[in-house]
Amino acid sequence: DPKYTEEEAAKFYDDYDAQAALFLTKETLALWAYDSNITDHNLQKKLAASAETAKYTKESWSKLIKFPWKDFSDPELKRKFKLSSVLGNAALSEEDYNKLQSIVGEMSAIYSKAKICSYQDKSKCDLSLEPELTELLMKSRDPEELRHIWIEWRRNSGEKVKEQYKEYVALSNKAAIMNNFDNAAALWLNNYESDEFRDQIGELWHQLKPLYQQLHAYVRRHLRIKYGDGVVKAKGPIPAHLLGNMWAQTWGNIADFMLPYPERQSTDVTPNMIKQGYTAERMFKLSEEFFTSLNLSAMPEMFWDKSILEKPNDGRELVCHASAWDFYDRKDFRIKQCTRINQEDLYTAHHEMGHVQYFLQYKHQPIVFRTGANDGFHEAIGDVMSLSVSTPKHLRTIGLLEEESTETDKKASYEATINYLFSTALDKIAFLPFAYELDLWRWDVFEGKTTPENYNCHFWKLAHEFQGIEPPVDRTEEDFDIASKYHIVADVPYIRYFISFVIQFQFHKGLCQAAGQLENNAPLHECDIYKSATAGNLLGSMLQLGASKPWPDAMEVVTGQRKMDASALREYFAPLEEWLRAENEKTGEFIGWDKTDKYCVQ
Ligand SMILES: C=C(C[SeH])C(=O)N1CCC[C@H]1C(=O)O
Ligand SMILES: [Zn+2]
Repeated sequence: DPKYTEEEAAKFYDDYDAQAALFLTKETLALWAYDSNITDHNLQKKLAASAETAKYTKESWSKLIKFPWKDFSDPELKRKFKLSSVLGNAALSEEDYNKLQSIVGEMSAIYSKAKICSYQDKSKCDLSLEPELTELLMKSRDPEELRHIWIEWRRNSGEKVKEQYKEYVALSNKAAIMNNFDNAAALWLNNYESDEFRDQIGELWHQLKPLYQQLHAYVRRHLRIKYGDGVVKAKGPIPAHLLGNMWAQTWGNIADFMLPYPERQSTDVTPNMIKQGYTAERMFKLSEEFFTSLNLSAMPEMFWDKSILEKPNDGRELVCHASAWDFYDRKDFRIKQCTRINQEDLYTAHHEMGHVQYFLQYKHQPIVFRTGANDGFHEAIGDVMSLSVSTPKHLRTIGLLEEESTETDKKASYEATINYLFSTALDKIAFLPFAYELDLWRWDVFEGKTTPENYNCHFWKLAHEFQGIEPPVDRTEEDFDIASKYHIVADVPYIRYFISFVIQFQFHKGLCQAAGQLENNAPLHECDIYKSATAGNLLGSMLQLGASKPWPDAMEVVTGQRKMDASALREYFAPLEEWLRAENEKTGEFIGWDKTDKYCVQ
């Protein structure tokens, strides 16, 4: 081949990047059209657009890899070629690629369209996951109703996609091998650019498990008090349907009957949101104002015109799972969320706005760098904002929580703090084993350690080992419970959320320091970076990098650290951890869980 100069390589790459953007815009618009209106017609158009992009990407890739990019001296040009040298699923033949895309599209459609019959009224069979089943799991305290919903949702979602899932695994592995990886697990983990990454995740879980076990023991005690020994065993795993969430992944919705200090004011802002006539748009405007208070970007006008912030009531079927969208034209950015007026959705709105803020901050980058420093970064940004917004002090500032005279009374203030940390731990700590086990299962499946004959029982083995939960009824291999979760059917990796829930506390601590919120030993859990342009500018300088630098360089900008580290999370929850240990000691609670008496029949 002719000896290419780096200048020629740079020119070639810029032309490729500009052309790739046009294909990506077209594909993303077709994907949006399908996800916001699930019809066969829109599926065919999505598949056609994806095929075109894949074809162009593959053609360009075969030219890109001919450049001697490993010898380039310009680090940024070298990184552009390095990241672009991994083709991903587009490496498949057109036929296989189209097959994989249509399997994922159909599994997502089955999931998004699934409906079940009401527990009370067997003739009412139009209950969707959002909002009906989500709200029932949030509010119902009837274990039989919860059990019905738990079983019926799985029968109408996961169980229906088991055949397609096997083919999804085979095609995903075929693509990975064509990218010179051993299997899809290795391709997915390539995003983190570190061979020891899985070990680092395991070490983080090892550090955090004791705190999880303390929380688990306390929650199990109060579930046993509420539902009786017949439903919740003193030393057993917790029945999964009682935890306020369809997948038992966050437990914040059952805080109300187990607060450490019940006589203290609840920090659930849902009643005040409803009383003050909050709308979905106002929730997103509130989040936007938090970002602009940090001297970060407001949403472009087009965002408000084109986003879908409430479930349409025109009878169409759509993917309600919340998502943020970058259309790669540096102008069009959207959120699609079937928002309900409650606290959980207020923080989800902040989560999604964090994605859009990242899009806005790195929009000047070439396509290949318009993504998170690693996938965990993208999931963390919005949650970092919520760590400030959810403080009782901030909620009072924005009028979502009544003033309280705890400032003067030290005891009352301590009790209010423990309640706040407890509610936050029900979302942040309870989530960790769930987020870990989802990709532990998929890595085992991609690596062939778990075969279709024990897909379901392997999942329940992991859920028992890591979450200390059990199904409300015996399971079999006819069931396919893990696929009752969006990310499994939608081909979205999940370890990114485990990473996010650890690093978001590192980012929070770095920004709090920058905002001067940690002077005189002020506790991390009271920090609110609101209106700190210093903190915002620091965060912005990390976000603007996108993926143009390896993620340790990006992390170092905000935290001064180059590794994931659970210390900030432990520091944040330290007062609660101490309280839980003392409380479980006092009540003689058994820490951990013994085997389940629910069978998973192979
Ligand atoms: C809100 C989103 C869209 Se990226 C989401 O999927 N999340 C946010 C936190 C965990 C995970 C989930 O819902 O399972
Ligand atoms: Zn997200």
